Amino acid sequence: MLPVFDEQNNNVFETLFGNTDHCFVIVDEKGVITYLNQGYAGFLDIDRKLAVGRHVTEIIENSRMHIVVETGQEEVADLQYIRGDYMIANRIPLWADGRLVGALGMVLFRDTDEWKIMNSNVKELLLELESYRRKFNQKTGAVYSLHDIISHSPKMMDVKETVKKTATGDVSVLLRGESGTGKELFAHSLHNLSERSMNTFVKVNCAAIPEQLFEAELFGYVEGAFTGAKKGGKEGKFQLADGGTLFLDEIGDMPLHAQVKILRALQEGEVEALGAESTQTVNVRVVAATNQPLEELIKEQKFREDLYYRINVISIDIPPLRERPEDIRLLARYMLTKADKNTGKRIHGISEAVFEVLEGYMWPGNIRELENTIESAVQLTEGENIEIRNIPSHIRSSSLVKQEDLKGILERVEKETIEQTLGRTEGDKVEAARRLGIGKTSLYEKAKKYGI
Ligand SMILES: Nc1ncnc2c1ncn2[C@@H]1O[C@H](COP(=O)(O)OP(=O)(O)OP(=O)(O)O)[C@@H](O)[C@H]1O
Repeated sequence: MLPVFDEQNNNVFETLFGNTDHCFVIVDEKGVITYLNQGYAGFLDIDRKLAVGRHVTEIIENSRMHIVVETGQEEVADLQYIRGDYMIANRIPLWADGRLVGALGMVLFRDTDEWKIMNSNVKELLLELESYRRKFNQKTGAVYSLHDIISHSPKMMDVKETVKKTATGDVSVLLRGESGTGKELFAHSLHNLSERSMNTFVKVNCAAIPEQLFEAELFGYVEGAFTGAKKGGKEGKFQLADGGTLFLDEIGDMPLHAQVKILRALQEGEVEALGAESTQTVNVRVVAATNQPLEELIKEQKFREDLYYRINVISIDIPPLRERPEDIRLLARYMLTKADKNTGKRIHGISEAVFEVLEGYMWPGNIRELENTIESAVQLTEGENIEIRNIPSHIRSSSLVKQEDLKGILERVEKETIEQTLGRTEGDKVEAARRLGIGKTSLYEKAKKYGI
């Protein structure tokens, strides 16, 4: 007998598994039981002395332990029907000196009630955790993390990896990508993965602030700084983001005079509120985003080169949706579930024809446009699935549907036209061919092909 199953080892197994309600069994390389703990014997309602030395299939209903000793493949959390219910078991092959000598089986949950309880406990905990996470994130301002960025494209996986690598540390990051590609989601993720995640994430949409208000928005002002200034003054975005992250969205739209001030604030770590007599020290990390080519703006003298180098320490390019068509189905399904939740409707699926049209479209508005398309389709759909008629006509007409579909469309139109013409000529094929401008033989061939 191999040493693993000798008397001495069985004593060790007994010390390990003897005094527990959990179920353990060990079989040798032929699937014969060498050890079964009392917990398992109690569950099976048998005398364990009688089990040892018997083939596992004679003792444990639907066991696969004898298969594991043949395949050497571990089976984790496998469902096994036993005693009128499903239990969940792990089966682990045992190796000695490179040889498969047996297997260890353990029951994780003895019946569905046990794992349902466990499952609902876990679910409840996860929901609670999620609600805390949301509340916390809403407080800090960064709601999204990398797992909210839905994608299985290799290009996006690379982007996610870069974000993970650059999140820690204080270097400035410039997110580049077309509108709607998810730059803001990545900015949130960078913050949430950084050491600054306990502090605030403050977004500044540079395109939305009127030029004359820029400084007041970014650096704040003191009471009486200008006519119309609020009583008590106002904190600027820089001060609000102290210790956290300042997200400068659409940075290409920032006016030049504000660029000078921002650069100073970043270089010196100091800001001066409008009307203030002294400066304040701030510690912010800047994440900027743009959908404009900043290099061109520099040439046109609309963007300062020194600021460009200051914010562009690490540059991350987010690919447009048309460069990752493999994401379209995944995102469309995700957006459908989201839209169902928001609207309270229960649209189950998206027809294959719709998927093909979506995949053939260029998506200039990227994921935002896809999201809007699915949302409006959900509103319009009356059946269970989103159909082609629920998709806006400009998307249908500019989608480059696949070649076979085009062929199919042409054939359908050809068949319908021949049928209609034959209807008008009361079945006279010669006359129909003449009206259609094709030869008689060609018409006969087509009629045969379409079964007319
Ligand atoms: N990979 C993704 N998974 C899920 N939702 C996404 C993804 N990418 C973008 N979205 C969604 O698409 C919309 C646009 O994303 P976001 O605002 O981050 O884009 P953006 O690049 O910052 O756009 P803009 O340049 O116009 O500000 C949002 O509703 C966002 O939740």
